[in-house]
Amino acid sequence: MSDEFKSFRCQSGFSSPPCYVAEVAPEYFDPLAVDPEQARDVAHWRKAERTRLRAARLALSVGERKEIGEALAGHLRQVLKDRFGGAPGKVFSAYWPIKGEPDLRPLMAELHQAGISVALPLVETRAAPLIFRHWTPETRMQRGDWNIPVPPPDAHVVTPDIALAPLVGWTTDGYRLGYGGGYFDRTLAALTPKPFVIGIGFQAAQLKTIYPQPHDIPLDLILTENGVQAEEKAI
Ligand SMILES: Nc1nc2c(c(=O)[nH]1)N(C=O)[C@@H](CNc1ccc(C(=O)N[C@@H](CCC(=O)O)C(=O)O)cc1)CN2
Ligand SMILES: Nc1ncnc2c1ncn2[C@@H]1O[C@H](COP(=O)(O)OP(=O)(O)OP(=O)(O)O)[C@@H](O)[C@H]1O
Repeated sequence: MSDEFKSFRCQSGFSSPPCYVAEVAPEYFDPLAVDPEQARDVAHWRKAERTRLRAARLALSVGERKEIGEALAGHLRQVLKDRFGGAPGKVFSAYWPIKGEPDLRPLMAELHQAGISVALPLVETRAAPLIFRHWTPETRMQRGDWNIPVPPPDAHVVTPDIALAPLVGWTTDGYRLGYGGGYFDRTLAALTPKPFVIGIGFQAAQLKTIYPQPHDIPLDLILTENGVQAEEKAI
């Protein structure tokens, strides 16, 4: 670890619990509450890590990625069974895979068949919380923001009970590194009640820390191809 980050960790007292200020009052989110120099260093470090981790997962073969996707689907099926009784009638938000993310679309179809209401996230307004629209295997997808396929505008807007968050990187204390738009954090800060959020990532994308910032909200559970890697103590 660089000296820069050692001193950052000392100054910010990382043994203290994560700060939930953005979750409590998103309208009072104040980026200036963080030392701007430290915030800039962290943003810089995160950018480099995103580049490294995205390149690493794109280097996996199609076969390896398929195997990992199937293992993740198995773990997720088990989590839904153990913690939500299979989740019938629940709204479950998944994601449409992009940029080498694990492909859980076969599981989405299976959950739909099992009576779970499947939804997908979309960026309707830049720098605002995500919205979620209902998806079925018959949904004709359109290109949304960032070219991500999304359900059309006539698909119902729903509020997820359980939401998947694809991970670029992750830590065993449940923190997520995403693509850098801050969308999931904004969404979780705005949603009440907060859905049960399950991070989905590659084992190899584990990080020691993401240098949590006031806006970072830890996830409830993190799954990789090796199974559960992090879970909220309170569950
Ligand atoms: N498959 C999938 N769908 C998803 C997500 C995801 O992570 N995976 N999202 C999860 O949130 C939302 C989209 N997230 C986005 C995150 C960043 C940017 C974006 O514009 N990125 C800029 C950099 C932004 C910055 O650094 O300030 C870019 O890369 O050019 C767009 C969408 C909703 N749908
Ligand atoms: N609750 C919030 N309110 C306002 N801005 C926020 C909030 N959460 C995050 N942001 C902004 O988003 C920026 C990017 O956040 P971060 O580095 O955590 O992205 P990420 O979680 O990797 O991205 P994504 O969730 O889109 O995949 C932050 O620098 C911050 O300015």
